[in-house]
Amino acid sequence: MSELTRKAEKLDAGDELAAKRAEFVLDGPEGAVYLDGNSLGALPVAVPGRVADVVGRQWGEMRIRSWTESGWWTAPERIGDRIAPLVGAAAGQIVVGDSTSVNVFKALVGAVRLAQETGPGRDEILVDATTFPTDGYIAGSAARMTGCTLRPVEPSEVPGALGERTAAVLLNHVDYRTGRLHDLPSLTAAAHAAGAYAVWDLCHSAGALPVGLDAHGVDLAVGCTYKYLNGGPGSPAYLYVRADLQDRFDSPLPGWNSHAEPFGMRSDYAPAEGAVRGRVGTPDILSMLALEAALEVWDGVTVEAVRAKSLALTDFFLECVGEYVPEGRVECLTPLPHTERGSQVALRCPDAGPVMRRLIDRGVVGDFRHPDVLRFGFTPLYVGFADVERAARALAEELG
Ligand SMILES: Cc1ncc(COP(=O)(O)O)c(C=O)c1O
Ligand SMILES: Nc1ccccc1C(=O)C[C@H](N)C(=O)O
Repeated sequence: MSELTRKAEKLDAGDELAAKRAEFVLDGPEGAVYLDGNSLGALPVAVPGRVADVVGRQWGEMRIRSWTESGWWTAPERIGDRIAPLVGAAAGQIVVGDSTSVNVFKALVGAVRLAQETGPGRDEILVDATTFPTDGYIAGSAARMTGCTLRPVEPSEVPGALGERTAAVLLNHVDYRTGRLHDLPSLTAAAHAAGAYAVWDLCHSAGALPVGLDAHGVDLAVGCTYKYLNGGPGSPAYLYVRADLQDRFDSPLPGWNSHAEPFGMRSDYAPAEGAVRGRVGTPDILSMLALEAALEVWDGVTVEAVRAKSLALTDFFLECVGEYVPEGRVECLTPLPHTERGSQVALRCPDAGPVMRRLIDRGVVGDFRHPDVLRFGFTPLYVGFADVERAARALAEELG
C-alpha cells in the first residue's frame, strides 16, 4: 500500500460527512469515481420514491386538487426557503423556477431598472469576461433592451472599471473552467460604492461553499440546482432578490404567477409582494418536487463542514497529482490559495479531450472543457479521499 493510499484511508476514517455517501445512488461501472457533480449532481436515494408518489398519487389520483392540497402552487417559495440557508439568505428572498439563463435575464434587467430608476446616466453593464457563455449572451440582450452598452471585464479588474455610468455588474462566484473563486464581498462592496447593483451567478458555489448573500449585501443572485444541490437533469434554477429591493424589483417577465392576485384574471398587472414577484408561469412541478426531495440530504449538514471537506479533497487531489503525474505534463489552472478556490480542479494539457475519454472509459468521470481543460469536480457529500487517490493514479497512467 502506498503512502498516499494510507493517507486516503486515514482521511476517510476522519471524515464527518462520510455517512452521507449512502444517501446517494452511485451505482454504475464497478469502481466508478464520480468527479462530475459540478455538471450533474448524483441521484439522492430519496428522489425516485418521491417522484413516484408525486406522479402516481398527487397527479394520478388527486389531480387538480394537488395544486392546493399537495402544496404545488407554493412550491417555488417553499423550496426557495429550503435553499436559502445554504447560500446565507434569510427566508422570503428566493424563488425557484425556470432555468439559470432565464433568471440571469430577470435579475440583470431588474438590476438595470433599479439603477436607472434612481437617476439618469446609468447606461453600462459590466459582465465577467470569463463567464460561462450563457450569462454573456443574456447580458448582451439585456443591454440592448435597456439601452446599455455591455463591457466584458475580468472580475479582478471590475473595481477599476466601475464608474458613474455603471448600472449593474454580472459576475460568477466560481469560474466554471478554472474553478477560481472570486471575492464576492469586496466586488459587491465596490459595485455599491460606485452606485451600481451586483448580480451574482452561484451555479458553481451554491452547495459547495458559504456564499453569505445577506451578510455581504448582494443585490440579486441566481443559480442552478442540478450541480452541488443534486436536483437532477434540468431541475429548476432560483432567483434571489434582497428583501429591501423586492418592492422596487420590476421583473422583465411579469407572468401571471407573479401577479398579486393570479386567480383574479385581471387584464392589468399588479405585482405580488416578496420573492413571488420573481415567478413567471406555471412551475415545473415534477422537477421541482424531485429537487425538494434531493434537498433533504442537507438535513443536519452545514455548508461550513462541506467547505472544509471540499478544500481537503482538492488539496489531496493536488498532492496526489503532484506525486503521480510527471512534472510539466499538466498545468494547474485552479488557484492554490483556499480563498481563491472553488470545489473543482482544472488541469490543462494539450490532449485533454482524448485523455478524459480514456479516463471515463476506465470509470473515472470528470469532464473536458474546450479547448484543453480536464475538469474534476469534488462534491463533499459523496466523494471520498480514496476516490481522489484512485482518480489521480488513473490520470497519471493515462497521461503516460
Ligand atoms: C455559471 C453557469 N451559469 C449558467 C449555467 C447554465 O444555465 P442553464 O441552467 O440556463 O442551462 C451554467 C451551466 O450549465 C453555469 O455553469
Ligand atoms: N446543464 C448542463 C447540461 C448538459 C451538459 C452540461 C451542463 C452543465 O451544467 C455544464 C456546466 N454548467 C459547466 O460548468 O460546464
